[in-house]
Amino acid sequence: MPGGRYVAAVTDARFDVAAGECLVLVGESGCGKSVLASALLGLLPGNAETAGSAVVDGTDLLAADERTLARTVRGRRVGLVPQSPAAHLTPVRTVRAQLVETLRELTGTPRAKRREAAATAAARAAFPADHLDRHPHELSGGLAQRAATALALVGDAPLLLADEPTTGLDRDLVDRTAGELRRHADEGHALLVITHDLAAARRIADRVAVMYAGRIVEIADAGRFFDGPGPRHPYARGLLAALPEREFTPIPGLPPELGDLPGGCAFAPRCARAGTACQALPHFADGVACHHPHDAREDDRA
Ligand SMILES: Nc1ncnc2c1ncn2[C@@H]1O[C@H](COP(=O)(O)OP(=O)(O)OP(=O)(O)O)[C@@H](O)[C@H]1O
Ligand code: NI
Repeated sequence: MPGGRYVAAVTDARFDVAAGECLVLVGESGCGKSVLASALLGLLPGNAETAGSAVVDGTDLLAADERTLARTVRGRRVGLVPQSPAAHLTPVRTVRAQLVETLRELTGTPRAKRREAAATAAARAAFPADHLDRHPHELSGGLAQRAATALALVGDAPLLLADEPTTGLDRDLVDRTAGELRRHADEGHALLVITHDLAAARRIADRVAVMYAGRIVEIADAGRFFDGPGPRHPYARGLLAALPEREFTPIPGLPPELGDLPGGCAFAPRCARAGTACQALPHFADGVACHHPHDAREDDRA
């Protein structure tokens, strides 16, 4: 950070995603979701530090050098639908040209078949065929999003990271994109989806990971999270209770600055259940990092 400030944007993130499974990562803006995705692809700025390991198909993404990442990881082992697609598209080339180029780089599609394959890839992401010859600046945000999704699907990578893949889309397209991502998982790919949209999360998730202030505070089975007894972490319960179709009650207060975290549980200042135990950092155990999680069987919704 400028001025030598140090921010721990993501700490102790531990999770796995199996082939054929969709893990959805949720949490308020600024909690570290995109930093986590960028770290997996070696896309953090040069002054960022990472520690630990992230293994896909036997390659540790955090230990890999730039050459390995560029040649064997990005697009091939890990596909990315970036949060700001416009910034990741090449401005001077049409969507079709970028799809054809990516097909050439990542697949064995023979030259004569690439045009057709580009159209197929576009259709999978609901990108309209009559816009294929446009340049990125001629696309709306939603279309740029779909172009980026089409590009991310081309390499058929075993792990797909989708960072806010439905932002800027109207409800119809949200449903369509969610359906396509779910199908991608059902075909045997591992899928990590980052989203604010809990309704979309409910449609596609097998499991839900909840992030708060740079830490994963709960990982739960999606059925239990959305429809069963509900999440166990008070923050996760608060996220659900804030939904218009539920209590529509926002969580009081604001998330902390990551550069200025309180000691102990970072959620304690906003938590109705907080007590003296919360002055110590809760360890992640049995799917939750909280000193007084809701019981899985308890049905009070406080
Ligand atoms: N390039 C950067 N330089 C310095 N700090 C950064 C940088 N990128 C992110 N951060 C810090 O990391 C934190 C997490 O950012 P991140 O983009 O991962 O949040 P997010 O959870 O993806 O939010 P959103 O939902 O708004 O996309 C930010 O609050 C900021 O403090
Ligand atoms: Ni983000």
